[in-house]
Amino acid sequence: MSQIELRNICKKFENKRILHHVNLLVQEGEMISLLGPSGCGKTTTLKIIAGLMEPDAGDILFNDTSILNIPVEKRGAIIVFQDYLLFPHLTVEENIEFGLKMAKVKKSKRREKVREMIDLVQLEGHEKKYPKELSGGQKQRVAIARALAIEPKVLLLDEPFSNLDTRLREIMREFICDIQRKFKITMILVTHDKEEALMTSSKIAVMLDGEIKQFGTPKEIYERPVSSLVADFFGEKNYVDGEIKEGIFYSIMGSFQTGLHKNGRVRAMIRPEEIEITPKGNIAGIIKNKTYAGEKIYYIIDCNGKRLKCITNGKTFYNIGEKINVYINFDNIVFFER
Ligand SMILES: Nc1ncnc2c1ncn2[C@@H]1O[C@H](COP(=O)(O)OP(=O)(O)OP(=O)(O)O)[C@@H](O)[C@H]1O
Repeated sequence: MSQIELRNICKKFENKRILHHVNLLVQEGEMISLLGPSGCGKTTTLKIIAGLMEPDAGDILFNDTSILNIPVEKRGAIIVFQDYLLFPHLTVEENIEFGLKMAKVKKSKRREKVREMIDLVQLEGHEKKYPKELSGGQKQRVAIARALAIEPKVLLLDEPFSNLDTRLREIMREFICDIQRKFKITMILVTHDKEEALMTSSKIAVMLDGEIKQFGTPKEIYERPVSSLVADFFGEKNYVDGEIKEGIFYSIMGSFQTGLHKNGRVRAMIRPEEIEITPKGNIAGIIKNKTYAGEKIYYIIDCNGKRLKCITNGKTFYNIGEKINVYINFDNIVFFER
């Protein structure tokens, strides 16, 4: 297993900047997510780590040793792609055996390893089938078995769950986390699904527009995003501009004690679920819109001219036009400097 370090990786395609000074440190045996919207450079980063693409600048180190000049087959980093890329003319066991054959592993050893992998990914009885005879989840397990068979130092998963339905996604997500824990393999999971990243990884690197904007634990990223760009990636937010003077936040909605000791112009980030409709609220408002979604209700509330999105559990109903009070605990609110 390897620690992976990316140092100032840059990449351009046709003069368009794709990766811009990407720095990342993944500890040995850790599973992290590279999270970002489509086209932000995630797959390019994986390909550069695996050696399928050259960076224009920067370095990649496995256990403190540069691997830039090490050819793909010797790096020990394997990518499992979104569409699995199984060989259609090979059976399940031949697909799994493929890398071992390439590495000239002896036949008896290959057989043993294939058996072990089939057991691991629970594909007993499917050994002689061809990829077209398998379900999406089974194909994915073959792809993972094929990758693990050659005992890579680093496993790179590119949107591994995106072709699976919701139920299978959950099963495969757990399966991959189990494998990661069992083999303590260093893994990078590329995803654009924030929940997937929050649920599976010890750390998340949020990539936007070819740059890593924040790298931290799921809790840090969710609760303390470094910018509104990162915060927006984790769902809808309310932003309220104002100023903090001696701990008090002054805004269009009123003035509120914050417990902060800085002064200056700020932008408060208020999550819809942090707004509570209650008679004991500290801000008066009027319900402007309401969307019923079963166990949740989404409201738009006007508070002194500022419209706030609010999510409640579906237990209490308010009508459009109704005057209410909302409570926001400004001690727990994230403030960005402006
Ligand atoms: N070989 C290439 N030649 C030219 N442009 C490329 C090449 N590979 C990728 N790109 C461009 O680089 C950008 C980043 O692509 P990349 O596949 O890394 O994004 P991504 O974050 O993985 O996106 P997705 O989630 O949609 O797979 C895109 O604009 C893409 O069109």
